[in-house]
Amino acid sequence: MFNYTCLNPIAGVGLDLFSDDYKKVDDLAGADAALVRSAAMHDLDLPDSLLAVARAGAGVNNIPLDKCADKGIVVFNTPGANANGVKELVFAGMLYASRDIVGGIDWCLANQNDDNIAKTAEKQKKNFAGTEISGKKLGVIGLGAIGVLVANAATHMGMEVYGYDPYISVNAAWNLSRSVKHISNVEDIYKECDYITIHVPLLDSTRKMIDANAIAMMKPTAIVLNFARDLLVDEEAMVDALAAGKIKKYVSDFPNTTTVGAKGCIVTPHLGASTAESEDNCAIMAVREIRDYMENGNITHSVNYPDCNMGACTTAGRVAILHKNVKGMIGQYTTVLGEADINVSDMTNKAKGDYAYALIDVDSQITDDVLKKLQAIDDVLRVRLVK
Ligand SMILES: NC(=O)C1=CN([C@@H]2O[C@H](COP(=O)(O)OP(=O)(O)OC[C@H]3O[C@@H](n4cnc5c(N)ncnc54)[C@H](O)[C@@H]3O)[C@@H](O)[C@H]2O)C=CC1
Ligand SMILES: O=C(O)C(=O)COP(=O)(O)O
Repeated sequence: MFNYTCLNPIAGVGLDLFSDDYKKVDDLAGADAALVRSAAMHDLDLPDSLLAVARAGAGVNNIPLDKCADKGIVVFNTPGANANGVKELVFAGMLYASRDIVGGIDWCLANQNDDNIAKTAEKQKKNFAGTEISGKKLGVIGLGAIGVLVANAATHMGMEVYGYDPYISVNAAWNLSRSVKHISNVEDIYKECDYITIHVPLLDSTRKMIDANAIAMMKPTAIVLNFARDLLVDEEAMVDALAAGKIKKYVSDFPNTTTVGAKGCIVTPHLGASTAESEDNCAIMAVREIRDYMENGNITHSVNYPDCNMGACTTAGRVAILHKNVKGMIGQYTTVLGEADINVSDMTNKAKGDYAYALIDVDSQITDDVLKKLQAIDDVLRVRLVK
């Protein structure tokens, strides 16, 4: 029996995939698994019971990844599951920034009691006119799940698309339209594009990536879209540039006191992934990842441990060991098992950065004593008897 908790509301179609062996609990304390969206986990006490956290979404900057790894907690996310939801809102953002759609709607509401509104509107509409996106240059920074969808769709909207991602995955590169122009110096995007959209994760290396220097290179007509994270942009510099007319608009999905209400800012309340489809996709993927990890020890789409899959265990037992990525670990495990007269029938060990994971299938029952000996080995973070 496993206990799971939801730190944010998670779509029922996903939670329904938990079998009767899973019980939903209210508190993190005592939970084996946690599902989360954007709730901040950095200051939470992580109980010893917690084996896995699944972020039903992409960004994991709300989760203390290293702290989790050190405690033997595997953190998952759901790559691509909400990408289309974000892509569609990016286009809405481009259109809102190009034509005064909001101003026009507000005008209609303000004039709803005017019996002559149809006629007045024809006179007033010039105040809300704008420009088209077709034929304009779009720079996409970050060509992952979302960036590729945005870039490809923009080519179909008649845009000239520039793409920048020095770490692009092979899969993303395969999916990218060949009409997208490969940019190797991001400054070319800042200098030349009419629309600039950023789709990178928030990391130490990307924090304030769009800084005052980058903004200073942009055209006075440039429109910047940020559906990734507010901290990727030096928003003080952005607001100053907008006020001085040095760029045209900043569209952000992350409200804060710097941008909301500032001249030239169009801000939405983190709506990118808030569609029924994205919420369902994320919840389904997150629950599947948790179940496979709990029941089989398999790891898929982890952000702090390596992916590792040995299918379902068909032997007498399976032990899972989360450990530091240092030499000599496997030899110590097989020595402990050998001394206990336990034969290893299959095993795998995978590493990712400072952390590693071993799955070991054995031909006879593993006793508590053997588990204790494995746990006592230096640099072992967690030992779990999966079967
Ligand atoms: N507004 C919203 O509701 C949502 C926001 N997001 C945000 O969007 C981000 C991206 O999401 P996905 O595309 O799904 O992630 P992803 O992991 O598929 O793609 C991220 C891409 O950024 C690239 N990248 C990393 N550092 C870079 C750098 N310095 N310069 C250029 N490219 C760089 C990576 O190589 C990767 O291709 C998430 O990390 C999250 O912060 C994601 C989903 C919903
Ligand atoms: O997946 C992401 O990174 C998001 O920003 C979406 O966040 P949410 O699940 O809507 O709280």
